[in-house]
Amino acid sequence: MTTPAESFAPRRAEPIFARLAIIGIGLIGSSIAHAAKDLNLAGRIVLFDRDEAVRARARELGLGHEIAETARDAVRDADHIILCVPVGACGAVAAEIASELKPGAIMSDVGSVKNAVVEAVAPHLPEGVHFVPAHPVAGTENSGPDAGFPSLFLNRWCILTPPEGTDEAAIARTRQLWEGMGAIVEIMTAPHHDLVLAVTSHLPHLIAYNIVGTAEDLAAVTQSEVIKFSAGGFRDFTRIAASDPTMWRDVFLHNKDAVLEMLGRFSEDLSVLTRAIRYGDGETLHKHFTRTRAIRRGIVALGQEKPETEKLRKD
Ligand SMILES: NC(=O)c1ccc[n+]([C@@H]2O[C@H](COP(=O)([O-])OP(=O)(O)OC[C@H]3O[C@@H](n4cnc5c(N)ncnc54)[C@H](O)[C@@H]3O)[C@@H](O)[C@H]2O)c1
Ligand SMILES: O=C(O)C(=O)C[C@]1(C(=O)O)C=C[C@@H](O)C=C1
Repeated sequence: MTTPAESFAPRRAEPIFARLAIIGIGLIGSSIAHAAKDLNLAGRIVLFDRDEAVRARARELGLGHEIAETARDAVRDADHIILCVPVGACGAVAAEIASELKPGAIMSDVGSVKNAVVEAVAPHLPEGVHFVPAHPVAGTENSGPDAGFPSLFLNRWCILTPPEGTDEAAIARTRQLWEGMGAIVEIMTAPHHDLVLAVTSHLPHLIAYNIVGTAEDLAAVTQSEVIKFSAGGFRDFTRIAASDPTMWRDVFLHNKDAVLEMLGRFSEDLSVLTRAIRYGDGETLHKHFTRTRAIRRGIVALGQEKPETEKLRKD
């Protein structure tokens, strides 16, 4: 059981959108469906997923008001459309649904990478359709329609990256939707988003995937003791490394330049620490660890270390 959204956010008397379409019913799509329905953010919520088993499960779970049989049926007459599919699938879905989008509709997405999504989606959008890309910086290592819960976005950032010249009213209504789900909205350009997220989200995932793989490769040497004694730091890495393979393959393929730039810097900094260990330079190590401890404490003081969402989920 998840905590109903009404326990942490007010239910609206009037919905923001008459018809909301969600394409892709995984962790993010189903979380939006839960929150938007509980809080009356949309009069009618229609969902679609290309996987028939996912559509069947979404019906069983009672997600939204309707599960459509095609993406085109789902978006017909929608005021707000959110693509909740892997980043690499956004362009193809946009091409598929474009002819059904009505003038004045707002097209959005939740992709973890923004520039590539803007470039893949924008060319397909008909005149009169507004484009307001979004990225809720909130998630878990789980995927699929059962993984969603309504408080996922509570007190978490949602970054909007509207292309220059985007209709201000469309941006304001998209902001309203995310704020309605409890998120804190920030606006920035897509390239800036990709650079920032490369270091705060994408690189940590790559490191986790790598360290867990290395430990597994060493399993023969350590007689599986890495797994047996994985109570602390390593266990945290295994959670991150359990994240969806398709989603993360697409993130790295579509934010290549920013990730490679950050990986280069990371390797240089790692060389400094490697050198300090090799030459017994305790001062360098101590100074570095003191600085990073202060960073963690700053994040905790700001209340941004996975706050209420985790607690609410366990209810
Ligand atoms: N998981 C996270 O932590 C997180 C957080 C923020 C944003 N995101 C972004 O949200 C998006 C969705 O991630 P998720 O975690 O919900 O993934 P998920 O794997 O839980 O769900 C994705 C769903 O999309 C469906 N799908 C794939 N291609 C499709 C297509 N062409 N048409 C229709 N449906 C299609 C899949 O069948 C699946 O059910 C990704 O772009 C990801 O980058 C994820
Ligand atoms: O908490 C987690 O499991 C996450 O990895 C969530 C996380 C993140 O890196 O913070 C992962 C990818 C998204 O694009 C946004 C959020």
